[in-house]
Amino acid sequence: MDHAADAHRTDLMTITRFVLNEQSKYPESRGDFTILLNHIVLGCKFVCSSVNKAGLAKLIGLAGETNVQGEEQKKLDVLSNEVFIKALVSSGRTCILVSEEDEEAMFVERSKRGRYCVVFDPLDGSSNIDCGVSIGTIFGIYMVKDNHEPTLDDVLQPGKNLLAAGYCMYGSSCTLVLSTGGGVNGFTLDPSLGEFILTHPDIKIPKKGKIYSVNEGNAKNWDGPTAKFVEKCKFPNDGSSSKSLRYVGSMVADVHRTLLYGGIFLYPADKKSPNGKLRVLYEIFPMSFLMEQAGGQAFTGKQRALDLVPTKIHERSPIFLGSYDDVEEIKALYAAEGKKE
Ligand SMILES: O=P(O)(O)OC[C@H]1O[C@](O)(COP(=O)(O)O)[C@@H](O)[C@@H]1O
Ligand SMILES: [Mg+2]
Ligand SMILES: [Mg+2]
Repeated sequence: MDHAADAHRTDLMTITRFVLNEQSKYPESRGDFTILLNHIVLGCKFVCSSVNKAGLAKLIGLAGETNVQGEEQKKLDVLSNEVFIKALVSSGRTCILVSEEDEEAMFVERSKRGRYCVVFDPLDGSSNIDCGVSIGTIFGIYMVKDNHEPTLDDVLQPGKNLLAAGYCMYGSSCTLVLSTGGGVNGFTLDPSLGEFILTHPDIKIPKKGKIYSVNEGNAKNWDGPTAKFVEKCKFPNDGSSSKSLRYVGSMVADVHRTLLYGGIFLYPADKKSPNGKLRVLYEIFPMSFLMEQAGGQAFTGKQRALDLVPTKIHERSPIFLGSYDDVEEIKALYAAEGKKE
């Protein structure tokens, strides 16, 4: 019997112990990051439980309407935003919060303030809520380095400065994928224990994949390199097999599949939306950070996604992310287009 393998199989690693282990690598750390992460995990558990009950909640009152007890039912994206704001502020470790749901950044009041800035999309894939398809939460964490009064510049930082990033997918299981800069790890919620357990240690994305993921309904408005790339996915001219198309329409689900199975996810620019659709701070940066940490790449059509410096909190950008070789291909097509101009 292989005792080492057996020990590994039976070693139940909870997300709390995992983060504590990570933190112990930094002797100067005071446990602040672990506390912040615990509050994010709490927010994910809360939203997961609300998502699971969403269909049933409709029996007693539609979202946004009044239920039989005369209570207002909150829409899931509004509720998720409130849950995360509460969880993050009550951690006592945050100073600036940027949420997809709020027009302005929120500066935490001085008495509850810490050193971390959290950017987040509390409920991603909201068009999929009503049909029970996987949705999620995306987050990224920056740190205010000096003890200065926090300003918007503390969050308008390139993605490469992120300290940590992750997402939680509310799907057939509840899965939290996290990187603190030393690789990517996935944890699955055991609902009976209420604990996230390490189930996907050290995730590495395959170097090349067999799947492409894009909203092809926008094809008539794509630019040359995107159109050529997708055409090549379907009709390869180098002897390779054609790729399969998979598109959920929830970034979290599409990126999760890409991370585990390989391939490419793209939300490109088009004539109608020259900056694409997805938001830099709380959609593109966290997912690009995870992709690079897993050995993949993330590209905007012009540059490495994590080098972008956002000038406003809800800025958008085109994005191509996934397996290293697949992203190399789209980079080559944009480079060739650049030479023609
Ligand atoms: O419906 P489209 O245009 O394909 O857009 C899908 C994209 O929009 C999003 O739903 C936007 O996220 P929100 O639901 O947080 O607004 C992404 O999750 C997804 O990748
Ligand atoms: Mg989103
Ligand atoms: Mg959202």
